[in-house]
Amino acid sequence: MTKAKTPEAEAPANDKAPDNLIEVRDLVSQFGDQVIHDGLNLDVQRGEVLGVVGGSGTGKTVLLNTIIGLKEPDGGTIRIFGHDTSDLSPEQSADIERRTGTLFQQGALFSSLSVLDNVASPLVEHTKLPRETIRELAEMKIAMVGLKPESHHQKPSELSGGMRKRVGLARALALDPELLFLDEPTAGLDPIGAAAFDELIRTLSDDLGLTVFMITHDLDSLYAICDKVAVLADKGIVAKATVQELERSDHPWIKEYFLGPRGRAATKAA
Ligand SMILES: Nc1ncnc2c1ncn2[C@@H]1O[C@H](COP(=O)(O)OP(=O)(O)OP(=O)(O)O)[C@@H](O)[C@H]1O
Repeated sequence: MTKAKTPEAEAPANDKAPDNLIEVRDLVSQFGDQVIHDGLNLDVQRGEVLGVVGGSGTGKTVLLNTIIGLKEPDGGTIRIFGHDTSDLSPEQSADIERRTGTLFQQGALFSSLSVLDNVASPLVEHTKLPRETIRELAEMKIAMVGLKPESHHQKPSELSGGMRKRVGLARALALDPELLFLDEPTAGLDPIGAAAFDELIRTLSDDLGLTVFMITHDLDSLYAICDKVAVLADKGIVAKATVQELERSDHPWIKEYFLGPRGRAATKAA
């Protein structure tokens, strides 16, 4: 008798990998009595750069943290690379960690480590590569995000905000992820630095075929680099569409966001 296939055995091979790298279904998130998400649904397709917007406190970071496993869902399911995150084997968890990179809002760099050692840290943790190879790979990632070799031995405290973001990005890219999570990557950067960072993310996503989940308040970033924008409001995703489609939405928050003074300025600049 043929042995029944486990769901894992049926997992598609790479060339037939699922189109949705992330599938969130009926997600409920809460802290005590405070309900943040109530029946939230979202798909993130392979290769898309998705902007995630919403008013302050609507739960964008909580959503990111729940998708990457830092917070357990209080209801619903999350699938990432086709794996249900509530039922992961240690191997699947390690696989997901290797295939994703995250740039946290505050950069989350190790303050006592040099730039080179910060970028090398995921390679040290997740691979058995020789030290010299790890150093070379880290140097490549640092160059990829536009930092000069002089930065290698600097500590995060010696860098500008924009440079720290680039180091965080280089570290998020260290393991050649397919899926990149960015939490407000341009927050705190001046407009020129923010535009340069946007361009870097778009170039990397085009060149490396990355799928990007990016939380942002920055309208310019939405116009400059996002294929689609997901809007978080009323405890769920109320729309996922292109910025041009969202400009025509009747939802009050979306209208205010895209057609208010800041929205109009970003439209003109795009
Ligand atoms: N660890 C926690 N314990 C209790 N409440 C929390 C915790 N983390 C987040 N919250 C609450 O969840 C809500 C959503 O927070 P979250 O940080 O996801 O919002 P956000 O949409 O990312 O906001 P912002 O745009 O201001 O960064 C907030 O009311 C916040 O106070």
